[in-house]
Amino acid sequence: MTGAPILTAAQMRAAEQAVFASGVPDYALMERAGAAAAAIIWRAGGLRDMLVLCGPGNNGGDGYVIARLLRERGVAVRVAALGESRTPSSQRARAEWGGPVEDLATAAPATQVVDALFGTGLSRGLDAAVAARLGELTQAASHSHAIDLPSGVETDSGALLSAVPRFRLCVALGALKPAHLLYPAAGCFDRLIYGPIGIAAPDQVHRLGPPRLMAPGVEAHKYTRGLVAVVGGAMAGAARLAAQSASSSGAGMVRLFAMDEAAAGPDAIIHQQVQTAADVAIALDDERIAVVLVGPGLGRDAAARDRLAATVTAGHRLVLDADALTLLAADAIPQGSILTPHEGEFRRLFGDLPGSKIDRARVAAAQCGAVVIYKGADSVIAAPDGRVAVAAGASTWLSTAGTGDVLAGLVGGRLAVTGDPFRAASEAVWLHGDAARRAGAAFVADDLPDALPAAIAARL
Ligand SMILES: NC(=O)C1=CN([C@@H]2O[C@H](COP(=O)(O)OP(=O)(O)OC[C@H]3O[C@@H](n4cnc5c(N)ncnc54)[C@H](O)[C@@H]3O)[C@@H](O)[C@H]2O)[C@@H](O)CC1
Ligand SMILES: [K+]
Repeated sequence: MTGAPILTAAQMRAAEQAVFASGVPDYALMERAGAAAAAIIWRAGGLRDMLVLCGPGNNGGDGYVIARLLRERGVAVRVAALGESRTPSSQRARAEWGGPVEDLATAAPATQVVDALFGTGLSRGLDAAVAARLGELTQAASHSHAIDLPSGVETDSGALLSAVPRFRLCVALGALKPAHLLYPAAGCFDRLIYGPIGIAAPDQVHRLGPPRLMAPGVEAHKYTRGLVAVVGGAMAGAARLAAQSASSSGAGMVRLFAMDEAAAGPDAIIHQQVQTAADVAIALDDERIAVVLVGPGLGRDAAARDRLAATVTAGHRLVLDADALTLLAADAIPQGSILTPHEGEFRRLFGDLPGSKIDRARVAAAQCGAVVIYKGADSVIAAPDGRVAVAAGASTWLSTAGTGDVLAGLVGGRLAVTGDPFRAASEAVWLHGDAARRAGAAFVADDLPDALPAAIAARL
């Protein structure tokens, strides 16, 4: 489940310092980085003629190493620089290149362009003329490669500090950075390839990787596999969708406590009509219940508030979604819950927290003692103990009504199966993304539960 580690610019510098402290000379690390990137670019672009754009820092240094190594492979390489090289390693890399260095302002385009202007050291947006040149030369190339990061993106937040063109490929050196996964920066390249350079990286924050799931054991029965209760409300469809998703998530049983009469749907879901808060309390007075999901279709009126209060009071493990996130205050969230807020719900619950989406999710999780799935094209899953998983590249077709209800049901189901909120949240986000990929294009939320068994089977 743990994917590649994600390091901030400061953590990256610390990891590099640790390598230097172990006896590796500065320039040797730059050679490693340049060699890793050159090998990746070679596979992508082969012998096509190339222009390498080199900035003043170590990102530019990587560029000179790449230029030299690909020239050795027979590529017709030209180099254009933005000023002098300012670090000892990049000065040495430029000297080892030894070939002509053109001016970035006047260099002619090539079939391949390598952006080695700025990486993790970017401190402000590119000057307008430089950003425009980068844009022109990138658009003119059929093969465009960004070294470490596209120049102009802020490493830790994924914000664009100046106009950034779209690259075919981004080579992440040593570790992923937040900007590789967080939007808008994550939208500045088609493909991301990780180039290891032999640094030791902490993996408290990592890219969401494929989970390892388990088939039920021989002694399993419906209650040991987890009973999920879904408390519905005024909008019947949302809770039904969540219940349907929970029932295809691997859980043993799903009970839907809804205000409407039983509607057509999978007969495996036990449907019980529940009207008042007192009815909810009675329905949830069942110690076989592993997890209660509340929020999808709950409503926001006084009756909904009462149903929610009765649900919280019942004392089961909670998954809180949608209207529950609008009705509850952050300090009323029971510890050990899982929350699934989108941007608006997150801001309402936690206010305008500073930092990146990763930082905000982490602070929120620590504040309320719950696992937070901060949804979006770049969903961030944060645990109260500081662990974070960032899910990259979800299908954009997920931006349709009801997919949040499906995710909530899936989170409830996985929590009932595993009993571990961070693990359950991570598994659910992965399976949701994979179900969407399997559903293809222009699907509706109702299609996703049908795709879940195959997504689960692929991870056993
Ligand atoms: N330390 C090393 O030897 C290694 C460094 N690596 C590379 O080095 C990069 C980081 O290098 P640096 O820390 O030198 O940083 P950068 O090369 O990203 O840029 C820093 C330089 O650019 C200047 N600068 C920042 N923003 C600017 C702007 N908008 N306009 C004009 N100048 C600006 C800074 O004052 C500084 O001189 C990584 O992204 C990676 O590509 C990695 O290859 C690993 C090895
Ligand atoms: K770059």
